[in-house]
Amino acid sequence: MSDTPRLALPIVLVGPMGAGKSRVGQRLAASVGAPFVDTDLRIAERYGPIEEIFDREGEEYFRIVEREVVDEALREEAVISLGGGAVLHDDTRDDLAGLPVVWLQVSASAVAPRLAGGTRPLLADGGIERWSAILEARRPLYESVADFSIDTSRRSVARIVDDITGHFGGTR
Ligand SMILES: Nc1ncnc2c1ncn2[C@@H]1O[C@H](COP(=O)(O)OP(=O)(O)OP(=O)(O)O)[C@@H](O)[C@H]1O
Ligand SMILES: O=C(O)C1=C[C@@H](O)[C@@H](O)[C@H](O)C1
Ligand SMILES: [Mg+2]
Repeated sequence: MSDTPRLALPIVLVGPMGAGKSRVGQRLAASVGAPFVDTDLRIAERYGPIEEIFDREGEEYFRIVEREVVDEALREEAVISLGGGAVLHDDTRDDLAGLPVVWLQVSASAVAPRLAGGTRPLLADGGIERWSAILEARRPLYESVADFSIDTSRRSVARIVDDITGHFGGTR
């Protein structure tokens, strides 16, 4: 018998840009020996860089493509990090109602340095004020899908992974 944490899969990470969904998701998957799916990466592999999709086709088209990829990913036995705006889609929120969902939270002051130098299209014209406005608009959506939330502002990725396995997991 080992003490590898065990999780019911899929398990889904949601939250605003820079909350750590990709970093934490990758580490969580490695820690439980599960595949990792980052829906933003899957979109980029299939359709090209996200900022180019926004530039060429606009946000509405991006959300259609994102929904397709999210629909597919949520059927996989994996740790799944969703894009920050995936919860905008009604069908995605319906799907999440039956799954374990972790909401990674972060304060504006803690996220600001994490976002520096990024290419996130929705922050191209607004920086941290825009990030805060987007979060406030989406807060009720994150709240409605989440089973568990963690403030990542002053918490290491390793601690966050332990929080998640402690809350949802057993050991094997
Ligand atoms: N708990 C943490 N403490 C400090 N830095 C962190 C933490 N989690 C993530 N980071 C850093 O913050 C940045 C953003 O993290 P990450 O890309 O995982 O966010 P995200 O939620 O996936 O964002 P997006 O929605 O834009 O994809 C990265 O540089 C990452 O290394
Ligand atoms: O919050 C958002 O709407 C986004 C977050 C990123 O993960 C990407 O999915 C994209 O940049 C849009
Ligand atoms: Mg990410």
